[in-house]
Amino acid sequence: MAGHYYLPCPEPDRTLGSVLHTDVGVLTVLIQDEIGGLQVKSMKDEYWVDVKPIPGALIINVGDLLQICMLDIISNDEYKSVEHRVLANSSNEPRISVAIFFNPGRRGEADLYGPLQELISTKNPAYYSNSKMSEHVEVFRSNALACNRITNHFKLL
Ligand SMILES: O=C(O)CCC(=O)C(=O)O
Ligand SMILES: [Fe+2]
Repeated sequence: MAGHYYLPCPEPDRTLGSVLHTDVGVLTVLIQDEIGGLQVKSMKDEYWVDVKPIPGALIINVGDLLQICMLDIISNDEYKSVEHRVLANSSNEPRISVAIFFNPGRRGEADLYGPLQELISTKNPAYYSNSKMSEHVEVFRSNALACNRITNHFKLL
C-alpha cells in the first residue's frame, strides 16, 4: 500500500506530481480525493485523459503482470497495463491518494510469471518471456525516470 501526499505546487506547469509509469503488479486499487490530477494515456497513446474524481469511487488499474500473464494473449494487445501520471498540484490544498497494489507475495518470489501455457498456440505465440516478480521490481526501479514501458523489457515478439 502507498499513501501519496502532493503538496500545492507554486509552478505546476514546470513539474509533475508523479512521472509517467505503469504499475508493476497484477492490479492496483486507487482512491483519490477531490483535487484531481491523475491522468491516463489513451489506448492509442495520443493524449492524456483526466481521471475525474468521483466521491467514493475506486480506480482499478491493470498492472504489467496481468498484461504479461494473460490479457495480451487473450486480447491480442487490446488490453494493456495503463500508462499514467499525476500532474503537479495546482490547487491550494494538498492532494491525497492511496494505492493498494495486488502483487504476488513473498512466497511467490521464486515463481516465474509469463503467458499462461493453455493460452499459447502457434496462432497465439507467447509475447513475453517468463520472469520473476523481483526482476520486474528491479526493472521498475532502474527505469524510474526513463518512462519506458516495463513490459517492453520482457517482450519476445
Ligand atoms: O496518486 C495517484 O493518483 C496515482 C498514484 C500511483 O500511480 C501509484 O501509486 O502507483
Ligand atoms: Fe501508479
